[in-house]
Amino acid sequence: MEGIDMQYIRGIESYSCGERSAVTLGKFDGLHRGHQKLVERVREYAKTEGVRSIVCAFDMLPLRERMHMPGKVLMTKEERADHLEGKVDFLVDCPFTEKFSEMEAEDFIRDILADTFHASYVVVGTDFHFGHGKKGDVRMLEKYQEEYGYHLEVIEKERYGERVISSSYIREALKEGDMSLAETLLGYPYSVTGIVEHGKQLGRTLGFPTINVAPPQEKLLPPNGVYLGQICMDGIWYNAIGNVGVKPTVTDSGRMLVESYLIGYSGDAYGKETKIRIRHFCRPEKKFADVQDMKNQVNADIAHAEAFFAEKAGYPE
Ligand SMILES: Cc1cc2nc3c(=O)[nH]c(=O)nc-3n(C[C@H](O)[C@H](O)[C@H](O)COP(=O)(O)O)c2cc1C
Ligand SMILES: Nc1ncnc2c1ncn2[C@@H]1O[C@H](COP(=O)(O)OP(=O)(O)OP(=O)(O)O)[C@@H](O)[C@H]1O
Repeated sequence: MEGIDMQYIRGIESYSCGERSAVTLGKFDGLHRGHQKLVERVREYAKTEGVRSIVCAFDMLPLRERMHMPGKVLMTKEERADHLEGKVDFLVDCPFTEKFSEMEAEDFIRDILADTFHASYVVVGTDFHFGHGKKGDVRMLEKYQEEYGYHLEVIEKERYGERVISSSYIREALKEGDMSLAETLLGYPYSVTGIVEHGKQLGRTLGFPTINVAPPQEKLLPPNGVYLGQICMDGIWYNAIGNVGVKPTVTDSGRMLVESYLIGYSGDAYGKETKIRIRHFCRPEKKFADVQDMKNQVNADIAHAEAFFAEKAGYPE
């Protein structure tokens, strides 16, 4: 972990640091390669100008709940905090409440950027919008620079080929099961974090012990299916093959689990927190006619994974 001890703050009203800052703002779902450019700039300002670095992340969940549009996220709040730990001074998590959504853009600049964050530097992408009715934009931010004593830096949108990188683009890639594209756009492998729980322990009797992890309810997952990836257990990364889905052959509970077979692992994982990188789609999840059919297929899946990883020694660091 890098040097800075990041403070996580829930709600802008709880922010009370009186020092000058460099701040970047947005939803930051996924902290993709475009977002990372902005974070890098506030880090640089912090280093060269001696100000505090702030990522202010709008949490859209309250809005989605109000509109009865639940939706899923690329990144939980904990994952976002994890990614930024050691990198910035403050992660301010800002729930998009009704009151907040009604705030006029000019008031946001005065009350939040100037009076709360004491911003000396504001870093946003070209299409950043804010304030009631999304009336605030980079032109407005530019206009108020002198009055409120900050310098605005507008970052060109990072692209992949012809297309601008965005959280929506990554959601599309995930929905297609295109893990390699999602990884390219994010700049890191798509992952799920959770606690290892007890399964039916059938895997062990079938000859392939597995670990079961329930993904966070709000986390967006790729289509149900079998994926190659890696799992971090006790600080060590293991190559793995796993099923994202509901195991229709053995249960009709409909409960989503990420169930994985770790190559070369034989410890007791129950109750441990683990991180699972989902990196390559192999096949869709299937309801087999019986458990023996499924066992044959899973054994073939595992053989495929072992051959794949043996060929790509060290894949993918
Ligand atoms: C690589 C792999 C692929 C799997 N594919 C499927 C599948 O296509 N359909 C299915 O119903 N279950 C699938 N499973 C889940 C099995 O049903 C499960 O491993 C077995 O029932 C043991 O479950 P337990 O951990 O609850 O004992 C797969 C598991 C693994 C590790
Ligand atoms: N590709 C990019 N390159 C540089 N900056 C970006 C890029 N995408 C977003 N930003 C900037 O990062 C901040 C946060 O963006 P935000 O997460 O709100 O949008 P997004 O990634 O485009 O997601 P969505 O698809 O949900 O709109 C904003 O200032 C935005 O302009």
